[in-house]
Amino acid sequence: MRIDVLTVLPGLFDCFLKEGVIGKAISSGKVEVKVHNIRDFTTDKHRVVDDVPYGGGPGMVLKPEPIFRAYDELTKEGEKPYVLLTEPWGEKFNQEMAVELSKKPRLMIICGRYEGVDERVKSLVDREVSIGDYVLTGGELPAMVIMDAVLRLIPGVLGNLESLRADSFSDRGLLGYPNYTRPAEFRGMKVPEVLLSGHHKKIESWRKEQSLRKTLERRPEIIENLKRKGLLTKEELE
Ligand SMILES: Nc1cc(-c2ccc3cc[nH]c3c2)n[nH]1
Repeated sequence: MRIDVLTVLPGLFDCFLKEGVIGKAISSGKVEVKVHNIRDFTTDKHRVVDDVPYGGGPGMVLKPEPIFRAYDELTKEGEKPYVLLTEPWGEKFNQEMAVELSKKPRLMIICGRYEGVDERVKSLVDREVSIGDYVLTGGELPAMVIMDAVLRLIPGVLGNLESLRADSFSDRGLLGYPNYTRPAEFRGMKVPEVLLSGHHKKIESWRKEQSLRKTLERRPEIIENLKRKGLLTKEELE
């Protein structure tokens, strides 16, 4: 997968693209992420990317020209990207969307700043995406959240062990099961016996039951949604 990011603050992505699972996936060539400074697509001496809003009002708006120039330049060759715009009021990002986006060969993520992008930029956009009902100072952190959730789903990115994990839980949006590691008892708190039993079938069913129970308690709407879609097995429904 290739992702192109358009932003006026490219430096925000430096650590994100170097460290951890994502950093390894990029350095190993499993995925390609290119961050582009919108300012590099201006044509004036002062490299202006924003301007005052028509009709008045506070703040500045990202101009359409530099963004369109970047889009035209970056889509001259290769597959057309599926274009995302991060917005506070976009479609809510979730695991289902992450799975869908992970199947696209190429993505482009446009990051807003200031009061947002000129409305005409949205003619380039396939999906306006929100990571939650709160307003940030820009679209870069949402872009990193989306990239993190999407890129970890690309085959080979999580490595062999992790990819065998029961991701069918998180891929269905179920909450995770409790995790423990040594010591078996810590400050009087013991690890559940089943996890020490070495009985893999029992451990698997305990984990599934814990995940379903936690989801039912904290996010019952996820269970209802899976039921409606027929994505819960008979035994999971019991
Ligand atoms: N989910 C979410 C997205 C945003 C966001 C996205 C773009 C801009 C541009 C200026 N402020 C922004 C905030 N906040 N919260």
